[in-house]
Amino acid sequence: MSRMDQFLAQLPKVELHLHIEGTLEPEMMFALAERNGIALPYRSPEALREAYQFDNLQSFLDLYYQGAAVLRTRDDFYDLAMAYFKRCDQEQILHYEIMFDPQTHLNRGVRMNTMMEGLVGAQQDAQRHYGASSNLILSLLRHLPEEDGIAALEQAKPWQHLINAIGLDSSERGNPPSKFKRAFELADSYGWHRVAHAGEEGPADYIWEALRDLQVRRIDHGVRCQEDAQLVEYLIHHQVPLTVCPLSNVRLGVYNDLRQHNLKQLLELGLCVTLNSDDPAYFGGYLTTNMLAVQNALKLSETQWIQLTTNAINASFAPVERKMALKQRLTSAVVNYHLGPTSQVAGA
Ligand code: HPA
Ligand SMILES: [Zn+2]
Repeated sequence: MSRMDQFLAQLPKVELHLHIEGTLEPEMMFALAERNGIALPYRSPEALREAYQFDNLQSFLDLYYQGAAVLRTRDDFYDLAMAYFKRCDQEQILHYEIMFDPQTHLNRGVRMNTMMEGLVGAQQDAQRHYGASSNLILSLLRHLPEEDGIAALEQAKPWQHLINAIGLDSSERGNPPSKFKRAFELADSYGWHRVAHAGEEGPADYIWEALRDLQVRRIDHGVRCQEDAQLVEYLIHHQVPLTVCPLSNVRLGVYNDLRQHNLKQLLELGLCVTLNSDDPAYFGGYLTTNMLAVQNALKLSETQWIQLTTNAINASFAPVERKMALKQRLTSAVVNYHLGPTSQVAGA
């Protein structure tokens, strides 16, 4: 490991764009399929992993929704989330905001209570065991009608205090943000924040729409913003956070190669860029792996890495005291790293 890689491994981290269904590793998919008596159309976890060759977003989504069908019980959701939280502890990810897609599960007979009990139970245990903080983002599937999304929101009403934000994901092209104006207004009445995927495969116009019609606080992905100079100006001026997911973009063909990715450019233009893993079980790695791959391809400075993490802390929906504590953890970790192992500053 190079010195820079060691620096990245030990750096305190925050993750803001993570689909919990996208952390379902093939081994766990097989274990849950067996536990629930479900047959999978693959011989082994290895055979499944070999099928993860995607041409675009839709070819990924087809496998991703198929895989999520093994999730049935409270314990399935708990075990899924807990495996990711444990991983976060190993990677110094101290705060995470995880999306889940209730419609994927409701539409095959899994109840909202089942999902929520599993996810919230795991969040509470992660806080207790690891001292980590987390938020839940209920994400609507944009390929389905708005009414279906509104029905899911109505089922989530009893849980509204344990959910932090509404999101929007799935097939972007042909499903513009404006389709979900009423659903986002309902989420607003629950007191939730608003985020949406936009400008991943879809055009820069969808980013404008998400800002204007859905009043989002963050844009998930957003890398296609550079197709509109005025939009870039707006994003810089208002410091709208972008949750960028480099390995996801390469795996889904948004960029052919990580060296062509615009993450560093966007950062240097002054946008509030954050780095995230999206669906790590499908795209070749968790947050640290994304960071190491970006470092290898784009060579960021230590200051730029600290900026990315600071951006993520600022862009998070954590309470202000937690944000201050996270910034302190970041500062002490950087200082300690430079002082070396013999003279540690307290709090790191
Ligand atoms: O990157 C994504 N884009 C859209 N929908 C998704 N659902 C999981 N990951 C994604
Ligand atoms: Zn995503």
